[in-house]
Amino acid sequence: MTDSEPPVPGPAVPEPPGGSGGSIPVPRGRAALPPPVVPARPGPRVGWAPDATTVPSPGSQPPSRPILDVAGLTLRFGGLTSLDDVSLRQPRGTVLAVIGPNGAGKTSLFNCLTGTYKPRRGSAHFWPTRVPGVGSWASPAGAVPACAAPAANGEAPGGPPRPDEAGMGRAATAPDVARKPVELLGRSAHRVARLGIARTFQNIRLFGDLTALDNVRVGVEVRARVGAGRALLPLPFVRREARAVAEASWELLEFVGLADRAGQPAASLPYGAQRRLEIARALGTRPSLLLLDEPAAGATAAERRDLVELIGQIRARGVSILLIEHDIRLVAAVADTVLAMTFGKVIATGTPDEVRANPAVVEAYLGTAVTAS
Ligand SMILES: Nc1ncnc2c1ncn2[C@@H]1O[C@H](COP(=O)(O)OP(=O)(O)OP(=O)(O)O)[C@@H](O)[C@H]1O
Repeated sequence: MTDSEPPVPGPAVPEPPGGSGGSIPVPRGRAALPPPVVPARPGPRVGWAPDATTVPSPGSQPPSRPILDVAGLTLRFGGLTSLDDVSLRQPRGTVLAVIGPNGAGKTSLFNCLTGTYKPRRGSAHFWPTRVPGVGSWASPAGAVPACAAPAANGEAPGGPPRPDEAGMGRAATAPDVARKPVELLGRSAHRVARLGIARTFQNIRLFGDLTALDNVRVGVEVRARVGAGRALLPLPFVRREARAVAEASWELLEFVGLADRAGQPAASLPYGAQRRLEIARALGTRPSLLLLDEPAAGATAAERRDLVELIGQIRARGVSILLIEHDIRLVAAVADTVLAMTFGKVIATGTPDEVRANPAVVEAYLGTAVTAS
């Protein structure tokens, strides 16, 4: 018997059929599909190209107001305590890495924050950014545009914040961060996504039969204000919305370096490309907080280098990142702060070097993973 509620099925974006926890479903016994029809890229384009020169190094920005404040999070499954009084505070615009051996509780933490698990105790306060529907995800959803330095007090530049979720759909010309936080715990996965939190999964979950472009479109449409019914109406604002969705989807594919694969079924892409596509789909929901669950799992050395660069570019657009990762070198390259867990407890928090040198952390890893230089 468990004293937590059963997991709520479904991530922030719709899951592929049978996609829970597995890799991409490959159609069996089916004749070869005709090549997917990829709509022409609309123009003019919204976007911008990734620019490595805008990528700040971890820790290069002054500490800012928090985006996430978790206190006393406790999750139990019957006699097993998966999370034991876990607390953390993440400044806005930073990368916080969660490390720990298998079974430490890292994914359980993500599942609590995103509405999949219902913890027994604790709180998780999140300061949303008002996001104006579909559009370029780079700004203003990301709180701090790449070219704008945060104010001395850490405030994102922009107008007065609105804590209410209802106000999130209104147009804004500048980042607009809530003064008061909202409680994440107890919200459904869909509501958490609407607040501006997106995630990827340890086991890739893409729509394998859909093209790369359509996978991203699924994420972008989470923000669309035109519902499925009205989408068929030949109204000007419906056409504008459809165009904005297409533009944002192309922009994201380009951002993750997959624009030339837009028309390919997701299942046909190499593993590293699938991971990037999953990140693009998550970014399509225009999150201000992105949760990445072991994004480097199974990646080659070259893909890991690309991932370090991509995470830096996402961070440079003002998106805060909560990262679960076993590759301590990757963590050291991207994270401002590291939180180490074992057996559901936080055992250390600090810079990558501080945590790597912490005796409790070294013991938890039996002196192997974290001492690798
Ligand atoms: N739905 C569930 N039902 C029962 N036990 C669960 C459930 N989810 C997680 N657990 C247990 O909670 C503990 C923490 O699991 P979790 O997946 O959060 O660890 P983790 O640190 O993410 O591990 P890994 O690095 O292997 O993914 C484990 O003992 C796991 O078996």
